[in-house]
Amino acid sequence: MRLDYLSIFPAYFDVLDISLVGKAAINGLVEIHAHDLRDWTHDRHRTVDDTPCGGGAGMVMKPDPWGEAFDEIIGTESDPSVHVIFPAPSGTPFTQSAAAELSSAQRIVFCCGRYEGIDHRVIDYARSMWTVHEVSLGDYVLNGGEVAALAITEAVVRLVPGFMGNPESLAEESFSAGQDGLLEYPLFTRPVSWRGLDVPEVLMSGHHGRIASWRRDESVRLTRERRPDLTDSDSSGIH
Ligand SMILES: N#Cc1ccccc1Cn1ccc2ccc(-c3cc(N)[nH]n3)cc21
Repeated sequence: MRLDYLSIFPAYFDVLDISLVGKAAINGLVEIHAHDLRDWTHDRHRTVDDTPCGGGAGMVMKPDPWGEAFDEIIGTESDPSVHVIFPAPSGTPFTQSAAAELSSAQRIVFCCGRYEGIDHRVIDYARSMWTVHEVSLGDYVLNGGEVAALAITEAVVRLVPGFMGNPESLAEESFSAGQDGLLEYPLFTRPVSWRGLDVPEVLMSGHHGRIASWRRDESVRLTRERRPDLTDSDSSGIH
């Protein structure tokens, strides 16, 4: 899997060299390439923004540098196997199933906007050439797309076959298909008693049936408390 990042702050992605994603890069599972969008400007000030047509606050990212960067980084041929991701507050909420789908992609290009966003023609052009995803991390506004790109990268790469030492652990996580759309149950380890707080006795009983039942009950309780929106979905084990 090749991952490209287009941003006016490419140093944001240096962190990928020290994280587990960096390990995947060393193992050859992923290739990481960060690019400075200003490298595709031609004026002295390396300008990437301009005032919004129709007026309004803030600045909008000009289309020209994006188009030239696309030509060089992706090419000028249409290829639906290339996934181009535009993080945006107006995007579709990013989910674990979206991460799972992207984990089989061979090429992902993250377009990290700044200011008030990117000229919409850039997204329209990308849609005419590649598979585009406009995604939101959640109902809050970041200053740009870089943090979202890092979060999406981690969610996707950890699902790439061969990345996780113990792939079975993925099946028990919140939001994974194996959890019936339920939140993960509380976890405990040694010591059994810590600052007057004890591990639930059932977990020390060695009775696998009771443990499984306790864990499911806890998942159902937590999901009902914290994510009632998940309890109505068809995938959840509770209705
Ligand atoms: N767009 C926009 C915008 C609109 C108003 C105010 C500030 C911004 C900043 N911004 C510029 C690029 C960009 C990319 C992604 C997010 C983003 C994603 C999630 N889930 N929250 N925020 C924000 C981004």
